[in-house]
Amino acid sequence: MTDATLAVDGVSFGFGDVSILDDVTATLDAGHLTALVGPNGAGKTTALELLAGLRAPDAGTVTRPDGGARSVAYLPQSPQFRSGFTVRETVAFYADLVDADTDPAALLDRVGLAGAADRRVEALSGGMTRLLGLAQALVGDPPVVVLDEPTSGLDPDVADHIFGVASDLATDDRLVVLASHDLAAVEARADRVVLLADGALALDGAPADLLAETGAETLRDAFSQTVRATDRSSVDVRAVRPGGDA
Ligand SMILES: Nc1ncnc2c1ncn2[C@@H]1O[C@H](COP(=O)(O)OP(=O)(O)OP(=O)(O)O)[C@@H](O)[C@H]1O
Repeated sequence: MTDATLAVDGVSFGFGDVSILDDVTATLDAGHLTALVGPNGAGKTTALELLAGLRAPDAGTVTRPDGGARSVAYLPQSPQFRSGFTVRETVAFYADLVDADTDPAALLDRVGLAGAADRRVEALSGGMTRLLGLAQALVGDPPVVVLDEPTSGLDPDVADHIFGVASDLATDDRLVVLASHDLAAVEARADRVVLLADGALALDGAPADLLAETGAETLRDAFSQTVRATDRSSVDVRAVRPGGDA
């Protein structure tokens, strides 16, 4: 596998008149877990789809590494699996499609799902479904792994486990980028945080560096103060906060 680098150069994208990314340039490197954060509707899912090649930019380029059988794995927010199959059969099915050398048992072990290998997919909990999605995403050993809100709706322990797996996956020859609203987990686990607001990267750096840059005590606080200062399109949460000004 080659060194993984995912480069975005002058990328713009919009839905009709709504600009999602406006001339964004960034490079993501192997060995890093990058978390894409931002207000609802900022365009995190859209940005991940652009990174994964599921959408084409209106302008600019996205350069992905050459990963042989599969260069980018993408896990959507709500992964769907064909009912009737077991967990092991599901991973084996994808392995047959993508990379016959993949050992389903080893992949399930890697994400912590070995104990559920014989369970049918329709009997999985929400957390197990995400882990199966993660195992499926790793078939073919892709150098880029893109995860859209992999812990939304999960209990804190399962969420922490998934962040741990994602962090472990960001080895020397692989980069992992995920979208998340779980700012405590992001602050604890991510190597780099990118805050998308108003079509631009309003913050970009290691969690500790962003705290120093903003003067905030937590990433949560840095998020709020930056979004309030930069994002004109997000929900005005101050208007509905009890005791707020409005
Ligand atoms: N297919 C589409 N056609 C038109 N507009 C879209 C489409 N998909 C998304 N949008 C709009 O683009 C904006 C960005 O959506 P996106 O889902 O990327 O945001 P997000 O940051 O992932 O949001 P959330 O945090 O709520 O999941 C939103 O205003 C959304 O309504």
